[in-house]
Amino acid sequence: MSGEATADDTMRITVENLRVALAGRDILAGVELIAAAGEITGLVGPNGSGKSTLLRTVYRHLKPQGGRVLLGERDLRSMTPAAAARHVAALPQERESDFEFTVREVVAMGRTPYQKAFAGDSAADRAAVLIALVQTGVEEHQGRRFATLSGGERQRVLLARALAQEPDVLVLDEPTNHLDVRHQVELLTLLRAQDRTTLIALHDLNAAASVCDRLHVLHEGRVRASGTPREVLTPALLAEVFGIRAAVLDHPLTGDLLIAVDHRTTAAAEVPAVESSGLRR
Ligand SMILES: Nc1ncnc2c1ncn2[C@@H]1O[C@H](COP(=O)(O)OP(=O)(O)OP(=O)(O)O)[C@@H](O)[C@H]1O
Repeated sequence: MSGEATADDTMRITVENLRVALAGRDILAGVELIAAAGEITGLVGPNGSGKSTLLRTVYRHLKPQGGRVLLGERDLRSMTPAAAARHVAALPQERESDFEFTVREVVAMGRTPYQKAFAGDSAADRAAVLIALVQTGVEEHQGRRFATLSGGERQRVLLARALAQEPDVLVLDEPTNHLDVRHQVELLTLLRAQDRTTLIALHDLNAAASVCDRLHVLHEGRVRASGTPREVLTPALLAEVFGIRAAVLDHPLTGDLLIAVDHRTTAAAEVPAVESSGLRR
């Protein structure tokens, strides 16, 4: 074997013993996971379990107090920002994009890691931007100001920017937020069709079960379970981690795992409820 890295090496993300503290409190502790090359790896977990914190550490917005994030064999923090951005693109939950820019300009920002200062757009840049605009279905909006778009349209533009970056690894924090059901399905279909390593946080467990090759369940800053959706999303785990009652079925159309949540009773509510506060209807 030569010492040269294979494509798979540069497409795999390994999170090693990660510890992140914010405001003096450990938010993540001892987190270990792998996002394998070309697979879709999902993060699920209740509010505040640390999903965004983990993703922000992977795309280098946060510096860990301990542990490492490796791209292949290389610590991502040892790379320059531009070099890291040529490999890893993010769709963050919070959007800091400048609302004064047009859609096309926002998407074109994805090309910055490839451009020399003052060099302007190359033909490759223009092609990548156009492909991303078309893939995400926002081509028709390209002349509009980002600020004038709906929440769902903005979300798709930010995905287009990440795709225009032509990364090996896509890091997506709740990318289906604000999207209507059809656009959710289209986005997940687009992700499946990409030959990229994808690390994605999702609240919708059925979407996660359908699109993810592997899932990691975060609970209170630790990985509580890892495996295929079928291995991980059991009624017992859903009760323990999410506090919900759910039946786990096979989807009649796709054969995917289908989680039928009891929207009337939480798992905790099965034990005797706290005494009435005396409030009357
Ligand atoms: N800048 C910060 N300073 C202090 N605490 C923070 C900061 N950012 C996040 N936290 C805390 O870290 C914990 C994990 O937050 P995080 O956003 O990673 O969770 P999450 O799993 O993505 O949640 P959600 O599902 O609600 O998006 C929460 O308790 C949150 O309040």
